[in-house]
Formats: sequence, structure tokens, C-alpha cells
Amino acid sequence: MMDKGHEIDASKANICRHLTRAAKEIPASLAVAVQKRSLFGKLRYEELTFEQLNTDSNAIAQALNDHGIKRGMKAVLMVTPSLDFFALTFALFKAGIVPILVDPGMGVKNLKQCFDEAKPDAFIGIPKAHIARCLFGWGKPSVRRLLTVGGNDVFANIFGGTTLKALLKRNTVIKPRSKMHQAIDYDIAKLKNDEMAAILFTSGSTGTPKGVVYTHAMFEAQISVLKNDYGIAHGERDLATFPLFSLFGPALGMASIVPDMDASKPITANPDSLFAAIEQYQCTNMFVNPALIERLGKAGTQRHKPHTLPSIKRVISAGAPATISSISRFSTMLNSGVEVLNSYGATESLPLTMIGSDQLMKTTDITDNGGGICVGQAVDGVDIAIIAITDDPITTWDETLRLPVNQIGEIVVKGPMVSRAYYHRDHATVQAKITDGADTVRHRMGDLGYLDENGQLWMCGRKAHRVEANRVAEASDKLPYFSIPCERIFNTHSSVKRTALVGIERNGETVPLLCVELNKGTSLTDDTARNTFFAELKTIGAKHQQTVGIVDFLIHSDFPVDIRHNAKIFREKLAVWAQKEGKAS
Ligand SMILES: Nc1ncnc2c1ncn2[C@@H]1O[C@H](COP(=O)(O)OP(=O)(O)OP(=O)(O)O)[C@@H](O)[C@H]1O
Repeated sequence: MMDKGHEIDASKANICRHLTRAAKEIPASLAVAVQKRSLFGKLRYEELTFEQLNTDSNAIAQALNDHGIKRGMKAVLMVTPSLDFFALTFALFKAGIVPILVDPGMGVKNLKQCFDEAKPDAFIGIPKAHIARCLFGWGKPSVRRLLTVGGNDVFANIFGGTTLKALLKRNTVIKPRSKMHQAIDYDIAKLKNDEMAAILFTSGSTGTPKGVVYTHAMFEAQISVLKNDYGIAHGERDLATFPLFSLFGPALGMASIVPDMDASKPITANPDSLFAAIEQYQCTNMFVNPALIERLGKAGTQRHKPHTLPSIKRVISAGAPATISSISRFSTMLNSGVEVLNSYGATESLPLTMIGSDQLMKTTDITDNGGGICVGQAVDGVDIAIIAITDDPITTWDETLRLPVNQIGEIVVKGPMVSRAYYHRDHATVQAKITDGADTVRHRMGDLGYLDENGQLWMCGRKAHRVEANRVAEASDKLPYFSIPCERIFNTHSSVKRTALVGIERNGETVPLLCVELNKGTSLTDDTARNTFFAELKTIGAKHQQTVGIVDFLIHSDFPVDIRHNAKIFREKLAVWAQKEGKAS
């Protein structure tokens, strides 16, 4: 499913071809705008056209080569979204240098592990990233080249590198940045379709983050989906709140408008900055994760005069499950007919399925009754199969592995955006990949779900979060307890904000236990109130086959969740806590 009409030659893959084409076809159009908030709160914007972005990235690619960072090397990129971030990333791709992209929100320990595994040759970062690199010894054994983005020469000298500005000045062919926007040619590296183009780390919600090997063919497939399935066209403007997705903008001929926010902590974003950026550039598209949908929806609707977003034609939500209530609230700011498109996927393969908000609303009843979360139909070119649940590796694909419709199992995907391996994680690769013929690899998502008779995928939680407990006699089957279906049943109680299912050991047996976070303002002050509440939960649980036997409850004041999405509950941590809290209710 390559870009229809633009089939790429297997020996000439490089997504930068889209940028060079846009620079020729729409040179003066806006490619990137970055919002900055001054100390006094005033907003201003820095901009690049497609021609400028193309020229800047050519110049930087040449300067990187002159600095000794060359094709095939790996470079950590820890630069906050800025004009430099865009120009640098495209420069790395143009030069065939492999960027290593990590989510800084994953924590210091995980970051160290990522860098130890990825063995970077170069480290490119803002001053803060270099300070952390020195403090924690990130990449120490392998890094030979350092580059500081922002900051000054004195700082760079202390931390052992040079600044991007100095590098560009030193290069005799290239003018300083302010005068840089003049034609500079660079011979773009042509990578084989299966050659490593980037390493992207997963967020590590079920363990240590894993480095996913990306190829240009995968990026090409993602661009095709965004064009064909999502209908993104040249000339659009995107409010880009996720750095990686913001890079696709210029490759799609769409301007990326980057708001002033910490992309690794979306819930700390100032909604007014985002609304101002949308207004300023009349954005047509928004790429936001569920945490931001929640934050913006609340901020926009809970004010004297509710905010509206009339320029927006499409909202893409991805990365974690969004709640129907937050989508409904957010949608009141949109023109009628504009939908929030919910995407399902993972770092290893994205996007895989999509469902519009109108259709999603109609699935509420099934979700509330334990049918899982509907994540929609597969996008063009993706094949979804459900296989029996096992933690064992599966080496070779066989069609007989497919389970029939409506049966819950592990979600397995095949398609051009599906990665083939983890970087230097052979064990994880064996656990997650299934060979299918000579060239194809299927990816086991580590998620559970089922396909219905209309080909819609329903997500039932992570495989690692299922609870294999002995079912009580009333249960009609011997299935494990699945996290999302069970939790969504209990979440219907009006005092519940969210719940998390865990397994605890009691008298040598695994017992399902439900951790409960109460709605803000709800407190159960005495034992009577608590017992009444637990009795109500028990009644709800007893009504559904999926939850029969869940009779242990614990109230937790604030669930541990990932910083980026504020939605991925760390059930592993809760399980340890619940085990200690012991015999509840
Ligand atoms: N629309 C969605 N609805 C429900 N869950 C989703 C959705 N989109 C993504 N997810 C969840 O997020 C996961 C992908 O997240 P990501 O690639 O960031 O890594 P992670 O799974 O959080 O980390 P790790 O694999 O290291 O544990 C999916 O496998 C799925 O569990």
C-alpha cells in the first residue's frame, strides 16, 4: 500500500523526497510555525516555508557530515520542538544518519537503559539534555560526537561539544542561519527499503521501553495512510502537539503549527496557547492525545463563553484509549459534522485502525457491558488476526492460528507500517514477531481483543494485564479476567472515576481485585459508606459474566499513570500495592 501513483524504487527510499517535492511545488507556503510565549505572556511565532526548511536541512546535513556525523551512524536527538528540531530531523534523514528518538517522560533510569542499548555515535540535544547526559552517563561508552542546539559556545565547550550555530558558521560553504535560505544542494542518501532509518522507543508502560527499528518504507506507508484514509491534503495546517507526528506535516505538504507546551507532559499545556495557535493559523487538523482532548475539552467548555474551533476539519486522537465523555465534551467545540478520529496502534505499528466519534458514541452500551473498547476498522493494507492467548513465542505464521469472530485473543497485525524487529532486543523480537513467508513479519501487539462480524476491532486490554484466576462456579467459562472489559463495567458506577483490575495471591491462589479511584469530591468517610459502596460494586459485578467473582475492592487515592497520556494505568505498580494492602473489603 505505497503512496498510490508515487511507487518508490526499493533502492531509493527516503521520506525527504516529499519535502524536496513540496519545496519545488509550493516553495513559499508555510511548512512550520513554532509558538513562543515571552516572560510577559505575549505570544509570538517563528516560521519556515517549505523552501526554507528544505534549504536549512540541506545545510545542516552538510554541516553534520563535516562534523564527522555520517551516514549509518546513530544520533540521539533530544531537542524540543523548534525550527531547529524540524531542520535537524530532516537533515539527519537526508544524510542517512539514524535518529534515536526517546520520550523524555519515561524517566532517567529507562533513558539510560535505552541509550545503553542503542549505542549512539552522536548526541544532539538542548543544553538541559547535555547536562543530564553528563550527570547520568548517557551513551558514554559509544558517543563520539556532541552537538548542542541552543545555548552558547561557552556552555558547549564545557560539555564537550559545539553548537549548531557555530557549526554552520564554521562551514565555509554555508552562511549563518539568518542568511541561510538560499539554494544549497545536498545529495540525499538513498536507503534500501529495509535499511534502518530511525530507532523509536516505546513508552514502556509494560516494562522497559524497547527500541523499534523504523525503515523509510514504514514512514512511506504511514504517510500513505494519512493521505488516503485520513484525507490529509497539501495546504492544510495542523496543530501539532506530538513531535513525531509533527514531522509528517511537512512530508504531507501540511504546515505543522507547534504550540508552546511540554509535549512529554500534555496535561500541563496551557489551553489558551493552543487555542491561540489554532486561531492564528486557522488550523484545519489537530493531532492530540486523549489527555489533551480531556484538558482542552474541559478548558474550552467550562468557561463563561464556551470556546469554539470553527477552522478545524478533523481531529486525530491516538496513543491511548480516549473516554467517550471526554470526546463528547470536546466535540461541542467543533463544527457539526467534524469528527474526532480515534486511532489504534503502537510504536511498532501505527496507525492500524480508525473509528470516527459518531460511530464510537454508538458503542457505549457494549463497552459499559463488558464488550471492550471499539477501535474501528483496519486502515487500508492492514490485516488483523486474533490468535489464542499464549506467552510462548510463535515462529511461523499459519492461517489456522486465526480465531473465529467474537473470540478474544491476542491481536496480530500485518501491513507495510509494521516493524520487523526491536533494536538489540532479540528476546523481545522473538516474543513479538511471527515470520510469514520470506519477506513478511506479523507483529503481536501484546494487546487482547476480538473482531466482530463487521470486521471491527474491539480492544480488551494488554495481555500482561489479564488476570488468570480460578473462576467461581457461576462463571460459564474458564477465561481469564480481561482488564478493560471488567473495568468499564465497574466504571458505570456514578462515584467511580476509573478502576484497575489486578491479581493478588491469597492462600496460594490468584484472586482478582479491583482498585478504585473515586470521582473528585467523592469521599467515603466511614465504614458504613465504604461497605455500601463496595456492596453496590459487588451487585454490578454479579450482573455480568465478565466480572462474576470480582468481590475484592480497594480504594486508591490517585492511580499511577504514564505522564504522556495520563491514561495508561501502571497496573503492575498497583498490583504490588494491592498485594501489600492485602485482604480488602
Ligand atoms: N486507541 C487506543 N485505544 C486503546 N488503547 C490504545 C489505543 N492506542 C494505543 N493504545 C495502547 O497503547 C499501546 C501502544 O503504546 P506505545 O507504543 O506507546 O507503547 P506502550 O505499549 O505504552 O509501551 P511498552 O510496549 O513499552 O509497554 C497499544 O499497544 C495499546 O495498548
